[in-house]
Amino acid sequence: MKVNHVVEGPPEGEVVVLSGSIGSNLSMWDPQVGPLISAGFRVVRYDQRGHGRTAVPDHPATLAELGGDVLELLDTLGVERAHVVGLSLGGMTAMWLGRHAPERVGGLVLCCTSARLGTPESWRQRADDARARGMAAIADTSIGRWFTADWLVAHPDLGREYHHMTAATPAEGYAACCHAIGGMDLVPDLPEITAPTLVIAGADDPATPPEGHGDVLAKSIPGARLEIVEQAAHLGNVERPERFSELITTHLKAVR
Ligand SMILES: O=C(O)CCC(=O)CC(=O)O
Repeated sequence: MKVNHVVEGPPEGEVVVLSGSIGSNLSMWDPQVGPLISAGFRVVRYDQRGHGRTAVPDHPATLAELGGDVLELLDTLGVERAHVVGLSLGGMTAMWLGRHAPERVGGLVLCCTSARLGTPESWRQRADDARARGMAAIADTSIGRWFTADWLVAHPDLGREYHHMTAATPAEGYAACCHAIGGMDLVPDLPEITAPTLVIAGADDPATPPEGHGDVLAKSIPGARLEIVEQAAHLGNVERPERFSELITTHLKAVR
């Protein structure tokens, strides 16, 4: 799979891969690129398969395939080892990499994510909705999980931009990644992850709340630490950009 990506930052910097959520594209990481480059990192961000400018697969995706896309991208770029920062589906991809390709992973930052989310049936239903009702309807619902109501009132233009991001995602690409989440159970893998890991959860995240999601990761991954960010829903890196960037860069500077 040819993965659409952008590389920015000093060529000699340690590489940080940014992996995004379902219904997003690589621009969801705009707030973190400047701070990471200022901290000396080389930033690689990419579109998940079926999202943004990465092609829609002809079959339902698995987490192993999403992780494999990152490994292939690192091979293409000639990068042996990278830090991986992922949010939601991106965090799941990051955990898969930490478990199955530990030699390729430096530090991990797992944002607003989970080791087991919903049921296969609930994700099948979401995929069916995407196909039947269209992506604008999916965006109408997900925007209320991505951001708090107060933030949406204060940032109407950004709210529209992120709504458009999901609405513009191909329904089949979205459905393919619903299958990856529905088929995922990373719980048994967590104790096997050896990368130094920071878990960040949004206090107001209705999709992957700290309780039962971020706290499980932090308890089960050896040595992991949990930070809960106030006034942040699911796309906490956009709603609280300075705090997320500070936590991410501080962790990655400490482990490099
Ligand atoms: O964002 C993800 O990758 C999964 C969680 C989710 O579906 C949140 C949403 O878009 O409503």
